[in-house]
Amino acid sequence: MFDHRKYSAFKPVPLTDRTWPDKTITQAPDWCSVDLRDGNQALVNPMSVEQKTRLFDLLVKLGFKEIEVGFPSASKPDFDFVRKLVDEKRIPDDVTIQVLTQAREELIKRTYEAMAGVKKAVIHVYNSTSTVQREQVFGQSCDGIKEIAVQGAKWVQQYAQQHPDTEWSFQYSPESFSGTEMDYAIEVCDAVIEQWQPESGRDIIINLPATVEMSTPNLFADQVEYFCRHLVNRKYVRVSLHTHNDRGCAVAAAELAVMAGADRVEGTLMGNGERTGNMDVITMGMNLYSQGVDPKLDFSNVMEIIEVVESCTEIPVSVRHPWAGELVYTAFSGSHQDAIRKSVNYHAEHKIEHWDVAYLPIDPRDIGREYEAVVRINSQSGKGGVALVLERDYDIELPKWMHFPLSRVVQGAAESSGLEVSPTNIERLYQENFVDVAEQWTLQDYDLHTEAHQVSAQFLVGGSNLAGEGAGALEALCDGLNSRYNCEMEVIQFDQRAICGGTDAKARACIALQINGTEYCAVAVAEDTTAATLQAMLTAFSRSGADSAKAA
Ligand SMILES: CC(=O)SCCNC(=O)CCNC(=O)[C@H](O)C(C)(C)COP(=O)(O)OP(=O)(O)OC[C@H]1O[C@@H](n2cnc3c(N)ncnc32)[C@H](O)[C@@H]1OP(=O)(O)O
Ligand SMILES: CC(C)C(=O)C(=O)O
Repeated sequence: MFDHRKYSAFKPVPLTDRTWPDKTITQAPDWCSVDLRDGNQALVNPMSVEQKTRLFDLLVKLGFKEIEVGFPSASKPDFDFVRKLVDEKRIPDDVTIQVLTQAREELIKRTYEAMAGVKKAVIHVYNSTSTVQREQVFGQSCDGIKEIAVQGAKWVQQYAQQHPDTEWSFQYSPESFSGTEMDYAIEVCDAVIEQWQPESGRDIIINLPATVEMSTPNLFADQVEYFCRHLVNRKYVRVSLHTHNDRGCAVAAAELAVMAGADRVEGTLMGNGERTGNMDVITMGMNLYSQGVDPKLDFSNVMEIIEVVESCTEIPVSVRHPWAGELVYTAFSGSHQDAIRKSVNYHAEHKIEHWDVAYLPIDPRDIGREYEAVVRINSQSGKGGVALVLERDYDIELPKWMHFPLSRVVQGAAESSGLEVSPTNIERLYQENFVDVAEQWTLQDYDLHTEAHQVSAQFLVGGSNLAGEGAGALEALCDGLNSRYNCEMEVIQFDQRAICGGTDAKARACIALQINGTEYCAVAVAEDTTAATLQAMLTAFSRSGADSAKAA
C-alpha cells in the first residue's frame, strides 16, 4: 500500500549557530576514489582482475592520489588484484592505495596478507554505529558497538606493526554515521582516535558515511559541522565524507559538508555504487571547475572515461548524466539554439575570455566533446539553429531573412519524419529547395551596355536569348522576364557576399522575389556577385511556375 504514514521524518542535530551556509568552496577537497571497492561491490558481475587493472590505470591517469582498491579479505579477485598491484609495482609513488575491512580479526589478518610489501597504504576499518544497526543487526549496546570499533582499531594497529617497512595510515568509518546519534558517533570516533594516537606527520582519517542518504543535504552538513566542532582531537584528523545518492543529493550533501568542515571526499566516477550509487566525483569535480576552481582531477577526455567505466561496470552512462552525458551540451529547442548561436558569436565579436554562454555552463570542448553536437535539429528547433548548422558545418552564411524560409522546409521534413534532421539532410534540403536549378534556367552568359545610367542587357539562359532594360543588371533581367512571361515580379530583398573556398565560385547571392503576389527565395553561387545575383533571380523565377502559367 502506498502510504506515507509508514515513515517518519529525519531528526536533525540541534545546531542553531551553523556557519557552513556562509562558506564557499574555493579549493578542491582531497579526493579518494572508491570505484574499485564500493563501486565494485554493487555490480551484478564484480570486476575481474583485468577490469580492475584497467580502471585503476584510468584513475591514476585522472590524477587520483588516494584510491580504495578493494576489500581484499572478501574475495579472491579482490585479494589477487591487490597482490598484483603490489607485486608488479603498479602503484605510482604519489598514489596511496586503501583497502577496506570489517573490524574482525581474521579479516584484518587476511587484509595485511594482501598488502604485504606495499610501500604505503591506508587500512580502512569500519563498523556500523547507527541506532537501527545497533539494535536490530548487532543486538549490541552503545558500549558494545564502541568496543567493536576500538578492538578493530587495535587489530589494525597490531598487524601493521608486523609490517614495519610499510608506511601505514589508518582510516575509521562509523558506518551509517548519518543515522547515528551525533554525540555517540563522536564518542566512538574519539575512542578510535585515542587508540591510534595520531600526531603531526601521522594523521588519521575519520570517514563519515551517509551510508543511506536519509535527509536533505543541509541536515547532513549540520551533522558534519557538529561533528567537526566536537571531536576532541580534530587537529590530526582528516575528516572525510562518503555520501550515497538515495535521495539524489549525494553531490549536494558532499558539497555542503565540505563547506561544513570536511577535508576529503570519497566517491566514484559516474556515481556507480550501492543502490542509487555513491557521490559522483565527475559531477562534484566539474561543479568546481565550472566555478573557476581547479578540481585537481583531469576530466579533459570524458569520452575515454565513459568508455572505460562502461566496459568495467557494464552499466551504461545516461545521456543526461551531469557534465558527461551525450546530450548534456545539446540543444534541440529553437529558442535555446538561437540564444547559443548569438551568445557564441557575441563572445567571438567581443573577444570575451571568460565563458558566459547562454545555455552552455561550460565550453564542451574542454572535456573533449564535439562542438558539432551542441545544436541538433528536430521538430522543436527554430530558424537560428538551422542557420547555425549550415554556418558551422558547411560554411554557408545566409542573411537573416533567409533563415525563416529555410527553417520552414527543415521543420516540414522533421514533422513528416518525426525524427531528427541530420546536418547532411539540412544541407540537402537547402540545395534542393533553394539552389538546384534546371538546365534551361542556367545563366550561360550576359552582356550589359550602359548609357545615361540605363542598362540594356542581353542574357543567354539555357540556350535562349532574353533582353531587358533597367537601372542595373538585376532590373534588366526582371524586365526581360516580366515582358516575356507577362508576369509581375519585383525584388523584395537581395544579398550578395564574397565567399572563400576551393572552387571557382567567388560569390553567393540570395534573393527574395515577389512573383504574381507570392514570395520565392533562391540562392546561387557564381564567379562574381552580379552573375550570382542574376542566377539567383532565374532560380527563384524557375520555381514560381510563372513561365508555364503563360504557356497555358
Ligand atoms: C556500507 C558498506 O558498503 S560496508 C562494505 C560492505 N561490503 C561488503 O560486504 C563486500 C564484501 N563482503 C563480503 O564478502 C563478506 O560479507 C565478508 C567476507 C566481509 C564477510 O563474510 P561472512 O563472514 O561470511 O558473512 P557476513 O558478511 O554475513 O558476516 C556478518 C557477520 O559479521 C559481522 N559484521 C558485519 N560487519 C562488521 C564489521 N564492520 N565489523 C565487525 N563485524 C561485522 C556481523 O555482525 C555478522 O556477525 P555474526 O556472524 O556474528 O552474525
Ligand atoms: C564502509 C563505508 C565507508 C561505506 O561504504 C558506506 O558506509 O557506505
